[in-house]
Amino acid sequence: MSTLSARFDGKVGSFRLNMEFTIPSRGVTALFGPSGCGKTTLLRCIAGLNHMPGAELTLDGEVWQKGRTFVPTHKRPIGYVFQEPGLFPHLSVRKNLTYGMKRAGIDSRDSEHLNELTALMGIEHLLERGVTALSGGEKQRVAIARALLMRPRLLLMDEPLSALDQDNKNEIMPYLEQLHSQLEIPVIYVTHDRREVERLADQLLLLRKGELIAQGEIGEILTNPDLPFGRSQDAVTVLDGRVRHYDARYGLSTLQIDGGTLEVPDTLGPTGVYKRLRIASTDVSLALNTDQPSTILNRLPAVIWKILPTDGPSLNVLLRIGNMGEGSALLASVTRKSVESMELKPGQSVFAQIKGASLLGSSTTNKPRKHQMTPLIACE
Ligand SMILES: Nc1ncnc2c1ncn2[C@@H]1O[C@H](COP(=O)(O)OP(=O)(O)OP(=O)(O)O)[C@@H](O)[C@H]1O
Repeated sequence: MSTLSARFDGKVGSFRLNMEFTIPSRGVTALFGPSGCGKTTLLRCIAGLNHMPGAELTLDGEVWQKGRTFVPTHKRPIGYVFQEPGLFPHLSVRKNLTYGMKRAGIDSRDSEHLNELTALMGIEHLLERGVTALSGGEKQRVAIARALLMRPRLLLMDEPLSALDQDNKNEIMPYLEQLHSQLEIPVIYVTHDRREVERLADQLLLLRKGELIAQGEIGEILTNPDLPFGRSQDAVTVLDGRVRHYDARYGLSTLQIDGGTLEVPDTLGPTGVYKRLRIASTDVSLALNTDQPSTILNRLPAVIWKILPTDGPSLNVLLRIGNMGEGSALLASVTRKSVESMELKPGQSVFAQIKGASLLGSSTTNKPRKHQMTPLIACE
């Protein structure tokens, strides 16, 4: 299992990068931040395409850069997927795939490996086609398979969806969603699209002006009261839930989340797997009791942790699910008038009424790591 540790403190041209981080041995780590914050520069430094003197980089203890050591790009076991797929237009899909294998000294007759990856990316039926006849999404799936055929120990993806239209993005997304559960290597995924982060990332590195301003599990970062996500009018909570039960009569799956259970409309799927849920803060309302019947299925006990101003007219109430607030964080968008009339305050027990919890995509996610609990202490 390979863990990437990096320390970059220096300049690439006139642009300064200053950050230190470690990313876990598997799962998708998104590099997220506004245009020009240094995402691509960082990725290129990790790949060895940019050489920043003084930087340190190791993969699973193997030094790629430190002091005088600088392992050149072609000797780093990485797969790199760019915005443009960069396939050879005169070759078939199969030849595009095996060409790279041969160059890397990998036996291109290793059909088992080829079959595995073409199945993972859903391109088996395209192997004999010329690449010019493929859709943008299909081309990018070929490019990902080509990168993985090299048996990389680290996969770098630089905005792989940015050149695609919405239809092609929708088509490729389920294949990308498999990456965190199927690959046993770390994936670093550059994007400035929050929806991609919500669907694909396990961890997030948040960049601004060449610096790392936050790092953590996706669920934690999106609800962190000190970061812009949690204070946004269109804030979102992402939860990974374990499927416990499927009720065929109503077409509802019961998912176990940290601190409670949720029922969501879903198709029949295996129990025990983890699925990712997206809950918009505007789909969560608060009640002081559950005396009245409601059409809202999901009414969970929760404790108010903080009440946050937003960039809009409403407030975001940051909750912890569970009678004692022992579960996951959840954001609810509430008007100032309701906060005043219900006298909502930190530490108070409430019920979170979740109107819409949508499953993100079709695939399963990794078992989430238990979030570090922040105690319910003196809140503002
Ligand atoms: N070789 C270089 N020499 C000088 N400046 C550079 C070099 N490469 C990148 N830059 C500058 O560094 C900054 C960071 O660029 P970078 O492409 O890494 O940002 P980004 O976050 O990936 O942006 P985007 O989301 O728009 O792709 C920019 O101001 C860019 O102009």
